[in-house]
Amino acid sequence: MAKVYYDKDIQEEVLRGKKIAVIGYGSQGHAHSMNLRDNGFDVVVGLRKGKSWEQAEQDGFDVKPVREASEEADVIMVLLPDERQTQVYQDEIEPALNAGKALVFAHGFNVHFNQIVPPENVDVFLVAPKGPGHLVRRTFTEGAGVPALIGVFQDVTGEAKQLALAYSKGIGGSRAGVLETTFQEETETDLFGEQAVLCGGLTSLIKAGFETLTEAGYQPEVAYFECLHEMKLIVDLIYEGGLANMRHSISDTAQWGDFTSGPRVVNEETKKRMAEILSDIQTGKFAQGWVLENQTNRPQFNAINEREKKQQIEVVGEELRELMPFVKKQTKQKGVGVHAES
Ligand SMILES: NC(=O)C1=CN([C@@H]2O[C@H](COP(=O)(O)OP(=O)(O)OC[C@H]3O[C@@H](n4cnc5c(N)ncnc54)[C@H](OP(=O)(O)O)[C@@H]3O)[C@@H](O)[C@H]2O)C=CC1
Ligand SMILES: CC[C@](O)(C(C)=O)C(=O)O
Ligand SMILES: [Mg+2]
Ligand SMILES: [Mg+2]
Repeated sequence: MAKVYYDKDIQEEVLRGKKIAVIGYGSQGHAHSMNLRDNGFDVVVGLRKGKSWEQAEQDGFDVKPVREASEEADVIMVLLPDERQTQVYQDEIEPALNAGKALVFAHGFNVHFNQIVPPENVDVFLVAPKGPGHLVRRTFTEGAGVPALIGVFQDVTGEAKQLALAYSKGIGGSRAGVLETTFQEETETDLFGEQAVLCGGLTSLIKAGFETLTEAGYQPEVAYFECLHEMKLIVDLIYEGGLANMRHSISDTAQWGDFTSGPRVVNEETKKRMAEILSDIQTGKFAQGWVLENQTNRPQFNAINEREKKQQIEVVGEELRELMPFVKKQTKQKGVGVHAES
């Protein structure tokens, strides 16, 4: 089994006394800043003037323009949206990269696909939480954590790996487990996971189930409970004890249907499509398309996003969740309030 690092395996002293600039205060940014501060680390938040700036100040942080924060920091964690990183890096971070500093990412996209080429005299590593930023914060406040991957791209100080481990402990990652990887492995597996399984695969599965039921004349509310709401309850059981734990809790009728019908939906054909998706990621085709989409102001992204918000499953879900006060919307849309504490 691969080496998994936990709190007890990590000496965080290597990061103590160093100033950490967290650049960006969105999903990951607010979580890293707050968790590191709660663990006694010295954090400055780097931003442009705007909503996040106001929020970070309201949360009690020392907030500075990206260039200034980067200049005064020893460790610079880049938590801007991937598609914005290259420009901000070139204009404001790179000029502040004195020899011996550490440049850190939570996802390897820009370094792996050569959008950002760091100078040779700085440490470059990643600390990539395997979960959404809001959960990085929420689980931390509950005494738990989200697992993380670390990877060293460049080690000029001889301390890069120790710094990565210390940072991962600072954000609560090593409460759950930290694995060592490379920028290539993190980038390719993360993109594959979010596209084929966690986000793309899951939303497509939920929508296809909901549409199959409503198109056959069943009530949308019933279809919503069946295909979306119950998904979390089922996944919680899998999360807690694997597939067998979920199968232990469901009826034998459901388990028989699981065994016999599941592979009719997700099968060898699906795996072929998954392999194509993985290949597009590995060859850089996906990355090229995403970079181009952003260079042309996201015509497809915006059109699909608007269409998706109007889907019946979203409309009926909003109504039903209003009637379930225990289903709290803890992670608001990006922008103001994005950092609501749970
Ligand atoms: N979201 C997640 O849970 C995960 C993300 N990651 C990685 O973490 C990194 C950050 O992603 P994520 O947290 O989703 O990002 P967000 O989209 O949530 O970050 C937005 C933040 O960046 C700021 N920002 C945007 N443009 C600029 C700019 N030009 N100058 C200064 N600040 C700017 C925004 O400020 P403003 O309010 O001014 O717009 C806001 O604070 C990415 O590399 C991503 O792949 C890794 C694991 C999971
Ligand atoms: C699953 C999506 C993710 O990779 C994540 C939260 O881990 C992301 O890029 O946001
Ligand atoms: Mg991910
Ligand atoms: Mg990702």
